[in-house]
Amino acid sequence: MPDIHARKRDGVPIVMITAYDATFTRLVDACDVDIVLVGDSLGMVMQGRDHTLEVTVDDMIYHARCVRRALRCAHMTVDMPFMSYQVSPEKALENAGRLVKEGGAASVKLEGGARVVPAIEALVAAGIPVMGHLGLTPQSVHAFGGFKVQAREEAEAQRLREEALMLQDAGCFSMVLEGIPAPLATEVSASLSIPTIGIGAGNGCDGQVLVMQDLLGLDDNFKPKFVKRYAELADTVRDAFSEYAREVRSRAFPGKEHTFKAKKRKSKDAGLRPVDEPEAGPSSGSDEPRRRGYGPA
Ligand SMILES: Nc1nc(=O)c2c([nH]1)NC[C@@H]1CN(c3ccc(C(=O)N[C@@H](CCC(=O)O)C(=O)O)cc3)CN21
Ligand SMILES: CC(C)C(=O)C(=O)O
Ligand SMILES: [Mg+2]
Repeated sequence: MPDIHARKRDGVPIVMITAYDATFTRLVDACDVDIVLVGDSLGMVMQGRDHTLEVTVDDMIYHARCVRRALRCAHMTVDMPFMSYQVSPEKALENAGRLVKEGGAASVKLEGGARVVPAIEALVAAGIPVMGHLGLTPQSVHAFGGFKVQAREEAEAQRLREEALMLQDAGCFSMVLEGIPAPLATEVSASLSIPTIGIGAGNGCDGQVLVMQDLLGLDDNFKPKFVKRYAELADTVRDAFSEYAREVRSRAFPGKEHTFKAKKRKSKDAGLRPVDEPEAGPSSGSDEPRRRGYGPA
């Protein structure tokens, strides 16, 4: 956490990426990313829901543990899911404690301004670092009437400026600014001593975050304005699956190099088949369907 603070002082933007499993976390962790966020966006990306509201603390712990096991360098922040911190500061502390103890979180993130200040204070008092989250807070999707850019009107922008200061005063070590006009995000970032991490909030934040599947281009149907695709993996993955299916159907896969041999036989019929002949199936490189058979060659 102190290192993350130092980034703002030194003017080095903070890099945050979401992750939900061990395989991708290993890849992220090898790439000098500062923070891995186990986001409640997993409700959409992993669970296929339309929003994040049904994600549970147990879901968050499950994915946090998957990520934790693969993580060596980066700081791991875990989202507090909807209704795990709204009821009371006591409930919030209990649930944040589970994310730390069972999930291995180094810090937790929760959405909202003034109304979550008591919860943030309880967590910070217990030694749990808290990241705030303002603007297009996805857990308020129904209140917003969709995932819509927030604080475009001056009254709302003023409210956000005030709430950013409240979160800082409550002890947040950083905060996400999501889906707000860039000039507002830049201004808020300059007004705070803690770093802001933007998503759809322009280039004036102290860091950026993207959902991993978005930046990898894994979902053709999700292309909001704020996402930049650094790869088009959906195409690559589909090509690989299709090629695999073709090769299975043509018996080109598995080839000789993917196939196990039996141990050398000592019995007198050992000579019936050369020992380097595959035990079963066709050899590689042939597109021709081959006759099945396990008998002597
Ligand atoms: N894959 C993924 N990426 C995310 O960034 C993300 C999730 N899932 N799930 C949780 C929330 C939901 N988020 C979203 C989802 C959609 C828009 C969207 O369609 N935005 C419109 C702006 C609409 C408007 O203000 O008129 C856009 O074009 O950016 C934005 C944020 C961000 N989070
Ligand atoms: C997009 C980030 C900020 C998030 O909260 C999530 O992935 O759940
Ligand atoms: Mg989230």
